[in-house]
Amino acid sequence: KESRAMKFQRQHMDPDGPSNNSNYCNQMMRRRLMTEGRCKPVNTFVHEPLVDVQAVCLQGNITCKNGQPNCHKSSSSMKITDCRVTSGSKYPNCDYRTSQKKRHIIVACEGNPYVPVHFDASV
Ligand SMILES: Nc1ncnc2c1ncn2[C@@H]1O[C@H](C(=O)NS(=O)(=O)C[C@H]2[C@@H](O)[C@H](n3ccc(=O)[nH]c3=O)O[C@@H]2CO)[C@@H](O)[C@H]1O
Repeated sequence: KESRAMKFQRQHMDPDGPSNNSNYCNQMMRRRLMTEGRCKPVNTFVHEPLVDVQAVCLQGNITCKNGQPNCHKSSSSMKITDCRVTSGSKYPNCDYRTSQKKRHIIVACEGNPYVPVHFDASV
């Protein structure tokens, strides 16, 4: 069974990206298995080294969208790509808009070692 830490990395880590092409999300959402059963509506990929994203867990605690207190915000902005399903997208042909941004990321961390398990938002 896939751990939550590994699921976070499958869904949100792409240190070598972004490839500056409008098909990045269409390719990556499939490749990372987020178009099975349904088109995942929103997903962010982070283009920074894994150790830098893991270090976000060391930042001060902030409240997550679900009210839990185990979220942390990156001290600096990070290169990300937001993938958002288009209005014309029809499963199984999931179609995404690719948006490259520089944002602070907010992740939830859990476990021992205390690592990212959920992408909460970018600001
Ligand atoms: N505090 C916590 N502590 C520990 N665990 C926590 C906590 N909170 C949730 N989980 C768990 O995480 C799991 C999960 O998949 N949560 S999810 O909200 O659906 C993920 C969102 C995110 O993937 C994506 N999104 C969204 C915005 C954006 O900018 N970028 C972007 O990528 O959209 C998804 C839906 O919003 C679930 O098992 C839940 O129990």
